[in-house]
Amino acid sequence: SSRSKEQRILDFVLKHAVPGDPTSVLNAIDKYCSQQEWAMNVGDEKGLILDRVLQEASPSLVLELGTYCGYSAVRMARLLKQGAQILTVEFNRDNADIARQVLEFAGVKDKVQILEGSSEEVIRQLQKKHAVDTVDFIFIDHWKDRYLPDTKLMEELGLLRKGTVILADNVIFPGAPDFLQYVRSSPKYDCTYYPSHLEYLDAEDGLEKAVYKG
Ligand SMILES: CCCNc1ncnc2c1ncn2[C@@H]1O[C@H](/C=C/CNC(=O)c2cc(-c3ccc(F)cc3)cc(O)c2O)[C@@H](O)[C@H]1O
Ligand SMILES: [Mg+2]
Repeated sequence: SSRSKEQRILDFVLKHAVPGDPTSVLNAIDKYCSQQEWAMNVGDEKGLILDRVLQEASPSLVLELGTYCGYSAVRMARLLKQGAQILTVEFNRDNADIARQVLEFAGVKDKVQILEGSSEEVIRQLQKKHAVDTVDFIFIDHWKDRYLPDTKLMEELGLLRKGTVILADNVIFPGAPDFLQYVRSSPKYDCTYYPSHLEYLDAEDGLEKAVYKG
């Protein structure tokens, strides 16, 4: 059977990156996706913004919605402080399998747990099944029409605490207009927009940071 684009990305990482070196894995994926086949990784330009916002938050527990091939999970895991953890949610089995191999090759698998399932299901299970109290940092990068319902669900379940940082990819392209309108108009969030460009292209895109005020 023919290999998928995601399997070709993994093949390129296994061939061109250095085992145990997360930066070399990021560079390999960025090289492949900018020169051979475009893919929806957050990429190096928006990735630098993610790096800075994550380091400033210095989280103990990170939740990611939409693992895809694991690029942003590797990106965040390489910057975590000792003992911190990432829970990343992915409902496509094939993508989860690719991400597992990417994370293992990068040497960060002990910092990252891939939770297979839909974000709504997994979010509802975090407190009871995964012993989560509140989350410190959330990177949202899954289907764009799910940003708002999942954010509201996390509010309702008490998963956000004063100072929890939500960072959302693609708020311009493809866009998450209802999410943007909600967090920017809600008294519960302090919002900052970080202008950038769509991964590997010149189109405008950006990240929105929404800090929960408790
Ligand atoms: C029930 C659905 C919502 N819940 C979910 N729960 C768990 N995993 C979910 C998920 N939704 C999506 N996923 C997974 O996240 C990934 C999907 C991400 C969606 N991202 C995009 O559509 C996207 C799309 C673009 C894009 C930009 C320009 C363009 F021309 C075409 C596409 C750029 C990006 O940076 C993107 O992030 C997949 O691995 C999918 O299986
Ligand atoms: Mg994205």
